[in-house]
Formats: sequence, C-alpha cells, structure tokens
Amino acid sequence: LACSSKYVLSQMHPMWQGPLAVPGGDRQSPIDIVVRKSVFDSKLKPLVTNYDPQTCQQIWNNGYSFLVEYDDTTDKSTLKGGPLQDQFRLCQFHFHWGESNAWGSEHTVDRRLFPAELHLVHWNSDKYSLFEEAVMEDNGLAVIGIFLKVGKRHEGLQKLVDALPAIRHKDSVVEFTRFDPACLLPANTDDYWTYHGSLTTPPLTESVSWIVMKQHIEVSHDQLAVFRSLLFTSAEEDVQKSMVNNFRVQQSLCGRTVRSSFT
Ligand SMILES: Cc1ccc(O)c(S)c1
Ligand SMILES: [Zn+2]
Repeated sequence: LACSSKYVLSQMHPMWQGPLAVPGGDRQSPIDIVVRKSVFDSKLKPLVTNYDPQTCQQIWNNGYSFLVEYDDTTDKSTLKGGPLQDQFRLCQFHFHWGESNAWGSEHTVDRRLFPAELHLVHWNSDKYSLFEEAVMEDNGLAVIGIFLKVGKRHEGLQKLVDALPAIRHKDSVVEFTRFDPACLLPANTDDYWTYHGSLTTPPLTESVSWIVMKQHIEVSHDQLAVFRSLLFTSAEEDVQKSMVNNFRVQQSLCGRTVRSSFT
C-alpha cells in the first residue's frame, strides 16, 4: 500500500529518476478531492489575506516551474484565518500546467482535471523565522491552490505573462515588482477544501496545510500558451525541452479527511 511505503513512486517527470525517500509518506499531495466524502466544518473561518504588492521582487525559471518571489523578511504580505491558527507569510507563488488544456492541475475535484493550478506558498512566521525552517515542520506551510480554466483573458495575469519570454530558460531571473497576488484570487475565497499534505515537488516534505479553492479563475488560451513556451532546460543545453506537464501524480489519501468550509 502506497501509504506505508517509505518511498513514493518516482514521478512521470523525467527529472526525478528513481524512488524519492519521503519520511513516512502517509500525507502526500496532490490528491483527488471526493466532494461527497469531504466533511463540512463550521469552525472553518474565512481566509484573511493581506498582500503588499511592494514586497514583490523577482520572477524566475527554476527548471520546473516559474516562481514569483516576495520579500518575506517582514510581515507585510500575510495569510491567516481559514483553517490556520497562526499567521503565515507569503514567500512565492507558481503554477503547474499541462501540454494541453485537457490536463495540468495537481489536485482534482471528483477526478476532474483543470488545465493548470496556481499555488500561493506561505510559511508560519509565528513559529519559525525562515521558510527553510518551516518547510520541515508539520505546521510549517500553508499553500492556497487555485484552479485555472481556459476562458476570458485575465487582465491581472497579463503583466506576469509579458515577463515570461525573458525567463524562457532554466535559472533565468528578472526583476518583477509591484504585482498584487490578490488579483489572482477568485471572487469567492470563503468556499474551500482543506487537508494536511505535502509539497508536490522535492523535498516533498509533509508540512503543508492545503487550502484548495472551490471557485476557479479564468485565463485565456493564449495566456496559457505562453506558460508552455517556457523551457525546462538551460540556454547551454543542446536539446531544449518545453516546460509542460510539471505536475505530480495523485497520491493516496491514506485515511485523511478533507474538510470543507461550505455545505
Ligand atoms: C514550496 C513549494 C515549492 C514548489 C511547489 O510545487 C510547491 S507545491 C511548494
Ligand atoms: Zn506547487
């Protein structure tokens, strides 16, 4: 049973060869959210986000996705409320997507796949002093997951899309400032599912309180096509590989309960 194994299957993605050792391995992400099995919890509060666009610093291609990074040396961009007891600092956001619009998200809802998924990564600044510390602790991180659907153009996303050609290759970075991540949140942030899981990329540590939004956001086909124009490979490599399908395979629930903030 995958829940008791000390290893998780190495992922479809070529970059991860061989089994990855994960401590315990019984609260891995992503998962399929089975709506009728989720449990309504009336104690779950609305999310409270307080993002300061001035803390936005840079955008870079890390060879797996592209990350928009925020200055997390102060409590200027924070997340609290929802299922969380503490205050968390925004450190970065990134996306996972497919080579086609038929798949690309990491979480699914009743097995439904979306073309992409946005992750806003925060760490517990009430208990820890650095992301690197928090990422190893079981209440260290809070990641907001938001599904993307193909439809009308997302005006707020365009500034980010326009910056992507400058970071086509792995390890490229450009300055990226005054971007308010609140523009990427869906209109309704009160309705979400939440469960305890892990990062979906190495080190796959089981330190994440996942908050998956019920309501998706819409981006245009052309905007998503620019994501797919990014490359996994650095400028020096002979063979260039399109940055697509940078999602992890779904993991066993292992008896976990997914709670919902709505009925
Ligand atoms: C910290 C972090 C890095 C990469 C990821 O895909 C996720 S989900 C979290
Ligand atoms: Zn992610």
